[in-house]
Amino acid sequence: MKKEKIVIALGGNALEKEGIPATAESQLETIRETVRYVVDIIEDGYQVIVAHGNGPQVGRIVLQNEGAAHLTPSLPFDVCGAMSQGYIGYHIQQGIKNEFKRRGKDNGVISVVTQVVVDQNDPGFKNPTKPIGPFYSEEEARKLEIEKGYNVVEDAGRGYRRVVASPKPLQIVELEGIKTLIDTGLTVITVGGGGIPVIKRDDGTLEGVAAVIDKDLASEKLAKDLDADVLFILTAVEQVAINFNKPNEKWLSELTIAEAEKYITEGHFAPGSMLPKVMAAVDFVKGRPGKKAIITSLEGALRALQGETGTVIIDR
Ligand SMILES: Nc1ncnc2c1ncn2[C@@H]1O[C@H](COP(=O)(O)OP(=O)(O)O)[C@@H](O)[C@H]1O
Ligand SMILES: NC(=O)OP(=O)(O)O
Repeated sequence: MKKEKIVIALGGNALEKEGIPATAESQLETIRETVRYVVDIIEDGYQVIVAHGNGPQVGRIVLQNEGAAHLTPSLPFDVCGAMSQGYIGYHIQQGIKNEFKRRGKDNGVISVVTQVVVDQNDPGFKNPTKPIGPFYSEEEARKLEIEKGYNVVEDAGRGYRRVVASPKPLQIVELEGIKTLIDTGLTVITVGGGGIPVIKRDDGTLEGVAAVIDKDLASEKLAKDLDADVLFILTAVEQVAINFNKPNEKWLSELTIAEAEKYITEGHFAPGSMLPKVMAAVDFVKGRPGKKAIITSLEGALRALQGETGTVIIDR
């Protein structure tokens, strides 16, 4: 039987744990745990393609650059995005390789530096929404607004964060190469951090831009382009809820397109967290019977594939 093809979008908690200093070592430690779930899925017979976020990481790389500007020229934002994609991809590919080794296997895994085309007139450039880097107090945030011209917003009661433009992903530049690598049997890590955002000039050449693409939306684009069977969005919660964090909170095992669209209009999904996930899931399955999007936790991943947990979004 043909293996089901799954695009896994790894959320922030798969890369970093809250409350622990955000070092490279702690990221690698967290990823060591994360990849066990990913390898379980591969060993269960699925063909897996891995995508991941980069908000905290790219924000920190930008800060490191700014802090060293008196010693060496700062790198532009798109390069910082590429660096975040590179080092997170490196950690995930090393983690997967080591996990296979631990299980006595030698499966191949590869990260692809991936550019994603966006529209230079995307409204996202005028309305920054993607939180990056660390959390700040209100006082620190106001200072950064004045001194560095950052856009800062309050993030779900957890503090203030810098926000940057988050245009929609339109085209995955390295798609054909990614398909070739998948066909060889490698586990491919791609569109990390939503992909490095680039615009296409009139002559067809590409140019990096200062933005961070939402990784759930980029993963959805990838899943569609690869004709994947499942878009698998792994985050910190086992299911999607309506009335989230309210006394009448209700966890959902299944969401139809009509229900999802109704709940989106009613404001059940927080922008910048659950909303892009549900939107990506809806876009992936809409008008495509047989395709499935699943939103669940890392721990619930394998059980969700067996229909035992998670929120499944289908078009019926
Ligand atoms: N309606 C909802 N149902 C479930 N979780 C929600 C909902 N609205 C907001 N959330 C929050 O969204 C979080 C996932 O978003 P986020 O942390 O941005 O994801 P990521 O895993 O991509 O980093 C969940 O852990 C939960 O705290
Ligand atoms: N690029 C992106 O969506 O990153 P986060 O998931 O870390 O926000």
